[in-house]
Amino acid sequence: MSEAVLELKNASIFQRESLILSDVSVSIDKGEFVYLIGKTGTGKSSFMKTLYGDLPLKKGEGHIVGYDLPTLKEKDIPFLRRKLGVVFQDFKLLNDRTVSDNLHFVLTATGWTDKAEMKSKIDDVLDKVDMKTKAFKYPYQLSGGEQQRVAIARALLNDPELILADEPTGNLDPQTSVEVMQVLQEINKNGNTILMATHDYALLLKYPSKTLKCDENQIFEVVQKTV
Ligand SMILES: Nc1ncnc2c1ncn2[C@@H]1O[C@H](COP(=O)(O)OP(=O)(O)OP(=O)(O)O)[C@@H](O)[C@H]1O
Repeated sequence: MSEAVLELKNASIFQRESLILSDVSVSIDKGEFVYLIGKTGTGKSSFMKTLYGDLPLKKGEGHIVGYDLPTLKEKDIPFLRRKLGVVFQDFKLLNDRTVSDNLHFVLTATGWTDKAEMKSKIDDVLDKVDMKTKAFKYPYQLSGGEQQRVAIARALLNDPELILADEPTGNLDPQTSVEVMQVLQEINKNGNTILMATHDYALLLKYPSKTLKCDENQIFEVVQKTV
């Protein structure tokens, strides 16, 4: 039995009326780490946005973590997003609250009520990204790499079936990118499935894995060269 957490068949990705990608047929199985590469403007973000319900899937088939994308309703989107962990290039942390309160905010917004369980979950995800000692800090008191690790912790809060990371190292220097990548690799080893859009070929070479490429309005799997 297939354990696909994501499967698209002959899907088209649109930005309003513009066709960005066509005939997209890809699948990602539970436990995989998959890169999405491609030059700027080839549609990586549009693809990601379609997966988390920010753009509608108007043509073709698509299933993600148990949701059918073509028939996805506005009211389903918050529930879909609970089963996905989304990580952005610009972290998107709330600057007026501490790391701990950023995470608490998401738990409250997604229906958690038990204070002890919330505290234990926050400790657990911060531990996974090695940020437990900085829970009391505000985002502006942290480096970019630390902020991204908090954003990854936030993505883990609801035990997502798939993590979508859109250029998570795009704002980080090479050394910090490697550190954030190590966190993502560790999370993947512990069972999380990850799709990561990136421009960073150095990371691909250092951590080879299944790679999808956007080019000329298509997405296809590429075989990585070993040299
Ligand atoms: N909100 C929008 N409305 C209309 N067209 C858009 C919109 N956002 C992006 N596009 C177009 O869609 C195409 C794909 O853009 P997209 O952002 O998905 O590419 P990308 O591969 O993620 O690029 P980058 O690596 O620069 O982030 C581009 O031609 C872009 O101009």
